[in-house]
Amino acid sequence: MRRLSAAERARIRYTYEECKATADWLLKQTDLCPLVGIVCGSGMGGLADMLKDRVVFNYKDIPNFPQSTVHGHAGRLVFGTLKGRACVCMQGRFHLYEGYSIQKITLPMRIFKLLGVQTVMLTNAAGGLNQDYKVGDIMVLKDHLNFPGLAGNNPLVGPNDERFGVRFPCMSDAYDRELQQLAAEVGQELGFGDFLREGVYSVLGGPSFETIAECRMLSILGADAVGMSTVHEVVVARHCGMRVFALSLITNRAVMDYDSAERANHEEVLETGKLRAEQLERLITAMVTRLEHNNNYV
Ligand SMILES: O=P(O)(O)O[C@@H]1C[C@H](O)[C@@H](CO)O1
Ligand code: HPA
Repeated sequence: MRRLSAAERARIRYTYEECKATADWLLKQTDLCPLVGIVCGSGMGGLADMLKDRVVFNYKDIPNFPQSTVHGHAGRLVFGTLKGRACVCMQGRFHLYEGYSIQKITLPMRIFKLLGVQTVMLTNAAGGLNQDYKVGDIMVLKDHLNFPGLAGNNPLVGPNDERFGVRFPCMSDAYDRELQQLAAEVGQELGFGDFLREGVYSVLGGPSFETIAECRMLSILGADAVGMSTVHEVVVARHCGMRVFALSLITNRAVMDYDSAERANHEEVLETGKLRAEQLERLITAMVTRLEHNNNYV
């Protein structure tokens, strides 16, 4: 096991050269040049198992990579093919509440970019705020509310390296509209119309789940779902010019009512992930296959 020094653990950000060294280290050990990068949300790590011809790296062995500390996030980077298309999949992501800097939890997006990834597909588990949503619904993200970012904790804070992207990236087109459309088309074809939604994801720092007043506030502000990830990755992925598609699996209903006996808990989140695993796999696989057939999508 790679031992991290205290100084290495405390590192906030990595330079372009260090990111490049990590990407080159990975590329030296696989013949695959992935165009698609996938991130598995809580309890959705099974998505990585759909890849064929796999080359698997434990995060602890990858230079500069943080390590997963959350149950339901295995901590492996999996290269492989999906219907013949080379992909790389994070079987486990990093969250702010794990104590890493926001720059560190988003480092994998820069590694994706330097590996040659053009399209990032992010998944997460989220609480449903929209009263029409049911547990098990899949929400395609059309926008986000970035609460840590609004409070100054944005992964792009600090010196900007133009080799990654511009100082002031636009976020009004963060979620690729063609990919949202593709998800809707593929979802209809697969018969997922009844549980496929489109909405706004709000990110909070966690790890405590939200209070009732917080959920009511988020709903009033226009959020359809609440979670603790994804948005930081989206900001960094867009900064370095990758196309972004993201979806939330609604694993629980946010508690909005003082009379409710419901209590958010991580076990329910992981269980719902398992229940929808197969449909998620089919949706992502079909989308990736369609990317392959239409050059406009990559
Ligand atoms: O990685 P994601 O966003 O899927 O994980 C969610 C948010 C928390 O990490 C956890 C709460 O159960 O699931
Ligand atoms: N709140 C925040 N994050 C979550 C939730 C939730 O209700 N469910 C899954 N991740």
